[in-house]
Amino acid sequence: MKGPLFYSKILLFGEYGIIRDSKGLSIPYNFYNGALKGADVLDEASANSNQSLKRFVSYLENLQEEQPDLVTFDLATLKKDVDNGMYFDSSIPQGYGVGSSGALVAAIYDKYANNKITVLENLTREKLLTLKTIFSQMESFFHGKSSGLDPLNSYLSIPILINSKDNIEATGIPTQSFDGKGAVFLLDSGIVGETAPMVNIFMENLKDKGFRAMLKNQFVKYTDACVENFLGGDIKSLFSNTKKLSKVVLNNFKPMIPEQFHGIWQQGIDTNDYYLKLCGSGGGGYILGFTQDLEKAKQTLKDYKLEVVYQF
Ligand SMILES: Nc1ncnc2c1ncn2[C@@H]1O[C@H](COP(=O)(O)OP(=O)(O)OP(=O)(O)O)[C@@H](O)[C@H]1O
Ligand SMILES: C[C@@](O)(CCO)CC(=O)[O-]
Repeated sequence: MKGPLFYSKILLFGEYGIIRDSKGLSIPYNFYNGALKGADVLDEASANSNQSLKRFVSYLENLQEEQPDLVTFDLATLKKDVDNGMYFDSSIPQGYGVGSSGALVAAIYDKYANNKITVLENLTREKLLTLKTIFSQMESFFHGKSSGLDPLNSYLSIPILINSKDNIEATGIPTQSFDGKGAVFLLDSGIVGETAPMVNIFMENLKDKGFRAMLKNQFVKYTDACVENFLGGDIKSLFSNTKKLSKVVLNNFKPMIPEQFHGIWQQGIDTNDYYLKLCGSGGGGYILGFTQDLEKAKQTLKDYKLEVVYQF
């Protein structure tokens, strides 16, 4: 047996801000994917995945007992499949900010949830919020508090615009221009990050009045502007605001940027060859880059692995 594919995602803008009601924009990233698969004999990676699924099943059992009105699953079949060696066969790197646990949650919901909301029906704002709430509860198993956005993105396979916490919508993004020079790229930090400790640092920082003011007057302001510029196709303003965002992040989110990247982060701002920002919670995994001249950025960053995810 092999189930349908579920894709990774990229939160282009909105990391941390969406916890404080900024806008956010999340797009599917089809380069990586995963699917539930059955096997009689498991190699080490699939055996690990199978063990992880076993623990997840116990969690879902609890969840369903505690919140039967939220979601229920065909637990008998799910348990039988996991006992028979089912695992999540996935190329999505873990702890890289591209939603490996989100894709897994989406795949389990798709296959085992009772009365599920399907992608084929008319997805009203209400249904989207219900799905997000279910996914948030399911994904919390993997990294503490989850907004549910990653699984939602993976499940629907369409860009999602977050206007505020309770106001999300499916959206379209401007079509890519493959002969353009501008690009959004991922830069591999080579370090595995962890979401929960980074979010804890952020929550701790929020106790500081100065940090809250910076967040509101700069970080959220530039994040919101970037989302609007990106969706509106205003590339000139987009780069201007991404530069401001890049600076604010370097000055105020240092723990989320691995130390050895502080130098090239600043270099991008100084040369205007590219601007770096966090990809998800940071602390390792991928770093997101924006450039108006991909060849130039590649040249300056020749010691690093870049993956292009969108072209202007
Ligand atoms: N193929 C898989 N099989 C089983 N469990 C998996 C698989 N892929 C991911 N997971 C689970 O998801 C966890 C990683 O989720 P985590 O939320 O920490 O990172 P992420 O989803 O890759 O990144 P982010 O949430 O920042 O986008 C793993 O520790 C594991 O429990
Ligand atoms: C850091 C964060 O804002 C995004 C992580 O992808 C956490 C969240 O909103 O779930």
